[in-house]
Amino acid sequence: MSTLRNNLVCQCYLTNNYYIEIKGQSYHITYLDEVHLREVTLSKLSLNLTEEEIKQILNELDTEKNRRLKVFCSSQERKQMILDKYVPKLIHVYTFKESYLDKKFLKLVSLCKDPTASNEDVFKSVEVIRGTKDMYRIPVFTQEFCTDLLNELENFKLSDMPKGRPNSMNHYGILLDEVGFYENLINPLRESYLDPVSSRLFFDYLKIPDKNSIDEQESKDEVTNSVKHHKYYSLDSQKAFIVNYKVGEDVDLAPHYDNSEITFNISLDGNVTTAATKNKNNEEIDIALSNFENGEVYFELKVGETALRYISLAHVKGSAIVHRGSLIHGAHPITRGNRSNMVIWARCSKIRNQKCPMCKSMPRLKEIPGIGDGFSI
Ligand SMILES: O=C(O)CCC(=O)C(=O)O
Ligand SMILES: [Fe+2]
Repeated sequence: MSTLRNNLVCQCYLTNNYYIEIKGQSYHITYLDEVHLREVTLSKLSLNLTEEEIKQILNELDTEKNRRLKVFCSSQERKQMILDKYVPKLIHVYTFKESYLDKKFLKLVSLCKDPTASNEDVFKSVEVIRGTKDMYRIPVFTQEFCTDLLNELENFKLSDMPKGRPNSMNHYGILLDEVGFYENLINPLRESYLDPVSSRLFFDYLKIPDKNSIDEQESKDEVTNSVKHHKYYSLDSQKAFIVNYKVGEDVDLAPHYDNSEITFNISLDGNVTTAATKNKNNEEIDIALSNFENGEVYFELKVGETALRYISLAHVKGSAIVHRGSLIHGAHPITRGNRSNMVIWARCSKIRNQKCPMCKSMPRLKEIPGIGDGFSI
């Protein structure tokens, strides 16, 4: 039986998916070396760049390459330092409790774990995003938990602790592993709640095919204990982080796909709260209270073979937009305020062992001194 190894990445990590902006346009490119950049990548883009502009691009790519080379060691060092020195303000948010979860979510989880419930029963009880077959909006956290978590994250941000970046497009997020959220919060949430729900909502994608040659014992091991009515590949690890957008800092996110099989993008401060107030005639009116304006997440969906369609979704506090990581998506700019989301890139080692989600090929595995990308051998 293969086991999850915490320290494996695909070698494409060092060469693929470099995010750069050239003349106001964003690109994800492969960076091997200067010659390849000049002769292959830039010549394909036909951008008519000056020598100075090319030097500037090379400089940015080398900085990012160096960050990637060092990132695993530095992440472990930061985690240790935070563990030793950081004083949390709200310690309870680090330990999972069911009371953090929205009652509707708890009901959904029970339904998903119920062997007598059909997949149709499950689909009837969730919001499927209009015009899609497998994108959902699901309430996950209570409003109180979101507020407490944001409060604690703000305390961390204001501290003098070292901070890593979730990825090269994002400068102000927080890596939840480094701050100590995995062991008692994110892991139990994924294992006992997100995994059984995904096994139903992404049934076709995660199910173990009948003709699969895996022997009986191995397939038993891959099924979580919680759902016994059908066999599926479980989500056995994650990369979880906070994204933050603010006018004057990062305001949007360029189109990309995730290094995940299934992504849970949970809003911690979306546009839902209303408050009663009085207008100038002393009449009670409801106003929407929101931390930010605009900033929807958008998705590029294929229609037929070639046509594309875009959908934009507003974030709702406590609710997750749940989607396949391979979908191209991004975030529209916010025009006022501040928005924070918890993003969980849930990973399924059995699926990614066959095809790395970043280079879309058989992974070329490499050991690293730190937390890897959810492969197993
Ligand atoms: O901000 C959002 O809603 C999207 C975040 C996202 O796609 C990501 O971090 O991978
Ligand atoms: Fe994403």
